[in-house]
Amino acid sequence: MNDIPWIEIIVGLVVAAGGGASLAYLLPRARRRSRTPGEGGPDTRAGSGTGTIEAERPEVEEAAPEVTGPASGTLVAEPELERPEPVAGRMVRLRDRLARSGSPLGARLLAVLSRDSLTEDDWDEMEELLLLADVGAGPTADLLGALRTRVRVLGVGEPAAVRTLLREELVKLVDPALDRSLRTTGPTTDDGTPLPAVMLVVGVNGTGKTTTVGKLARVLVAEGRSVVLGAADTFRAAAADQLQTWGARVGVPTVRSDRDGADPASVAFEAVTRGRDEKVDVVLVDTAGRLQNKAGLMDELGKIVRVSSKVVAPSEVLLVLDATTGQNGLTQARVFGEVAGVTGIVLTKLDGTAKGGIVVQVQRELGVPVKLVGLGEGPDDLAPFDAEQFVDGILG
Ligand SMILES: Nc1nc2c(ncn2[C@@H]2O[C@H](COP(=O)(O)OP(=O)(O)OP(=O)(O)O)[C@@H](O)[C@H]2O)c(=O)[nH]1
Repeated sequence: MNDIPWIEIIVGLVVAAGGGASLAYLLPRARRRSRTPGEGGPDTRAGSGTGTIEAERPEVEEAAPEVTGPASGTLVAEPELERPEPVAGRMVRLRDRLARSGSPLGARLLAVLSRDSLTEDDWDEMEELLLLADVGAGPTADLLGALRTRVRVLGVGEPAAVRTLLREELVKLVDPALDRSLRTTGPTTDDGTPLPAVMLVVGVNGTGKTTTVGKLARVLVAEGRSVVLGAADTFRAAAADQLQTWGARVGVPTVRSDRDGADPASVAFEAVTRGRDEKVDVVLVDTAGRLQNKAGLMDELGKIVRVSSKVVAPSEVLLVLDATTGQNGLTQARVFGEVAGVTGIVLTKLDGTAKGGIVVQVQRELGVPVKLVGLGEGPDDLAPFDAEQFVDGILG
């Protein structure tokens, strides 16, 4: 013992004190969170809960989700950020794609309507075409009824005039009067402090949720909004990486867990908390795909909504529907609507199907408007839905 030089003991004490300091950085998350929002640099590790949502928090102590992206403060050279395409005019750019995918409906309807005098067989053929495009029995009957009357009353025969009538009736069916604006402005607290608009993105597996969140982040960045992403899809291992890559391309940070299978409500909570604390405009939360008939998973979704709402109530719950799945989308929309309070539909993969008629059915049966459409896999292939342009697209 006497052989230990005093200088080594002193050095040892100094090193231990240094180690204590770095541990202090890792441990008392609650204390670090009490920092005034906006003070100093952004907190690169979102902390755990504030203690106000104990009943909803996972019983097991969760590791705090990580925050990645440009706000992390690491000394990594920033990749050059992409400049997303402006939102205005996107649907026009993508209309050709819609025309190509929807042409069987538009072109064939027009072909029938251009016949010299329309027989009962012609009307039956049109009914079949509309049903095949998933317009649904009720809306199809309404459209054909109105069209028949107008063709007869007006004595319309020439193709251009018939096309105009068909266009008008289709637009009516898709309902241009619906409010399709995205609520990108959040609520305010009682003292008038603005809170972020929280958008949750939900739906069954593989419909394009993560891609949509990524594309939507670009839309918001293009409009000058600040955004935080929340990777609450903790079920699919690659989903958080996928989301983070989307965000990094446009300089948007991602809150994620470093552990697969972490409680998604916890990640959503942290993302919304970070968005609030850093006063960002919009928090976009991606959730795992889930079948609407799996009660446990739907309960989990309900919990994500409730837990996020403890910080800021969602401004939008967007249901992502794959247009190619047609009628099945209707059942999904009903159940998700009940569990998560869906406020808008994103219809993806419209570039790959002639079944765009589901737009009409979903809106009519659920009273929820289609707000966005996905028309390709490209980063800017997401457009605000516009009834007239949509109809022009399918009429070619
Ligand atoms: N053609 C086309 N493909 C799309 C569109 N939107 C998404 N996709 C593709 O659909 C596939 C699934 O997309 P994801 O975003 O991973 O789907 P997800 O819903 O997050 O999947 P889960 O998390 O497994 O439920 C990917 O290959 C996307 O590129 C679209 O509008 N058009």
